Amino acid sequence: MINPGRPIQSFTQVLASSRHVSAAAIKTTIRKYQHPTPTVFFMGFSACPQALSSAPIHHQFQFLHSISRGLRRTRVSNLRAMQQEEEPKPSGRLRVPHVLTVAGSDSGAGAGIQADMKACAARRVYCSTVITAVTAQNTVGVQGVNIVTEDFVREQLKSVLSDMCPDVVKTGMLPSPGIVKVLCQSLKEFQVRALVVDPVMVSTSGDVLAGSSILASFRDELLPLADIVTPNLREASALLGGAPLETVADMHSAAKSIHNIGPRNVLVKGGDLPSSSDAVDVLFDGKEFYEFRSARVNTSNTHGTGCTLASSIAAELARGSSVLSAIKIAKRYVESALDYSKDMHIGGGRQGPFDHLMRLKDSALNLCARRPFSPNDLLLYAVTDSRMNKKWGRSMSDAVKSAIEGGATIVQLREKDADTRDFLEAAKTCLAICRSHGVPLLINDRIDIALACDADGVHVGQSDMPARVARTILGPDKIIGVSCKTPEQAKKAWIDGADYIGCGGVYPTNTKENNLTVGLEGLKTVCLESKLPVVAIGGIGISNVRPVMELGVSNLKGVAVVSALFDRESVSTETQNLLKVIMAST
Ligand SMILES: Nc1ncnc2c1ncn2[C@@H]1O[C@H](COP(=O)(O)OP(=O)(O)OP(=O)(O)O)[C@@H](O)[C@H]1O
Ligand SMILES: Cc1ncc(CO)c(N)n1
Ligand SMILES: [Mg+2]
Repeated sequence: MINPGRPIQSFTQVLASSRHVSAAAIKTTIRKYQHPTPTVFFMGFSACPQALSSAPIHHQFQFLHSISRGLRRTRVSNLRAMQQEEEPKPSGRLRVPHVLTVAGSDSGAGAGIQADMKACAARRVYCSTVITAVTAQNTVGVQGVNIVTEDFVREQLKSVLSDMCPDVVKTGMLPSPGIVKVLCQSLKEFQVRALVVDPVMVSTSGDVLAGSSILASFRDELLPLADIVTPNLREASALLGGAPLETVADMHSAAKSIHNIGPRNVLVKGGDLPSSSDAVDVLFDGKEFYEFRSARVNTSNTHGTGCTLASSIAAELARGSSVLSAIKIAKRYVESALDYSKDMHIGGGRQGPFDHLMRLKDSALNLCARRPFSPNDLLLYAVTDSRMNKKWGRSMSDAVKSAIEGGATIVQLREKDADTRDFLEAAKTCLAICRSHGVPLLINDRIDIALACDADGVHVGQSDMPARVARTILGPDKIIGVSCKTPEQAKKAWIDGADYIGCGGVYPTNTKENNLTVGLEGLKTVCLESKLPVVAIGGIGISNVRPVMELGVSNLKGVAVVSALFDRESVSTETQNLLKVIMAST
């Protein structure tokens, strides 16, 4: 009857049928139940299943509790099988991968807890934290260390482990043998799928984060529990009694010797190997050696690479990767974050932090904050067209420049048949022009181009990327417009987080084939229902703009125009003239 390899659900059902208690009631009790379970119950009931149904109900709960922990005991090698066998999830709720980091705080936020959280966020894994020490630290060095008491480390561990069920625990700075002991006790009480140990001892600035008294605890208590340990050269040397490591061959033999201490895998990191032009790390898994090589990034912004590598390995393990592919992905991630951040400047010391999320330079390059979107920007909305530019022999950027000179208040690049590389280059040029005039630039449909040139936003049609997805990808500050012909589509655009809608075709047009004309009536209906500002589009020009602007609905903010500006000899003159009529009718 009892098979600890089966999901808890089955046990709940067994118990429910034998005790006439509802499965839901048992599950609720189990969830609330937080006391450590004496192993004796687990052992006793496993050995003698019959005892289960006759045992007092609170012992049965303890038993179930211990089994649910037992299920999580399985280590990395069983990770995949475990994931397939997981408990059925309550409908609509997703269990996300979760790493618990047990480490020190770095006030400069390049290493320690802060690096772990950023790395996990970048790798899309939830990260909880148990803080072992608070350091006063910057790019110059470590100015102070305040160690958290053993009792309070234990309390943090219990809070997280008893409730939030992290998949993987990653350790960083463990400043005292007492804290290592507390951690090992907690890990025995609350089992997790994998343990990643970064045996932090000395910061790159040379400051001691855990003294040599820690070595015995690492060797005797923590490393034997580890699925992978990730010493740098100095730490590997310290673990082995001080022999210097100077070559890749030395790293191989160190990995093998550390493996004898008890961890399942040893990754000796060679970030600080002076003789190597590559960044080489060496793994020994008890049988084979593996070398992970990448080009060495020429930068001094490497503070926290070790913490980041270890927490990204933990993140990949939590997502179900094997150890080998976890290391491969983690190393590639560190390399690309270093490369992205190589010319960043934070702090005056020797070793700066890097940007885990690879987004900071976007803000640095746009030093003057961009003005937020205003519905009034929609007044005269110029939409480019590659065929018209070709016909008149204009480049995209010349067309945009002339429209802005004529008074266009917002620009959209709608390039249906440009090559991606040419389009990106042209978009960058157009963006520089728009920025210098304070005019927002949007890209039609191509989210990738908008991201690559950091445009102000995108405009999407009903068969393009859904606005909700575009919003997730582009973030809260970009402008998103959606083409809508009906009140239902307008409502959906609002729910999806768009900023405005484009409604049309108002008049028949040749720019868009097979485009349904909604007419002025259709436009008015959509405007009255829309919670978003509206720009009218489709066949609008100097001769027919007045009835649109005089429709009398307050959220109709302007007109979007293609041919009336760009299928003309002088784009700037046409824009100027159209703007005059628009102004006269508002
Ligand atoms: N300049 C670099 N270019 C590319 N990869 C690097 C560079 N420096 C370090 N790495 C990689 O970063 C990871 C961390 O290695 P490193 O030896 O620097 O750890 P560490 O000394 O523990 O780091 P820290 O103490 O600064 O947090 C390894 O995968 C290493 O190969
Ligand atoms: C808190 C903390 N942990 C780890 C390191 C190692 O980089 C550091 N410098 N600071
Ligand atoms: Mg380190």
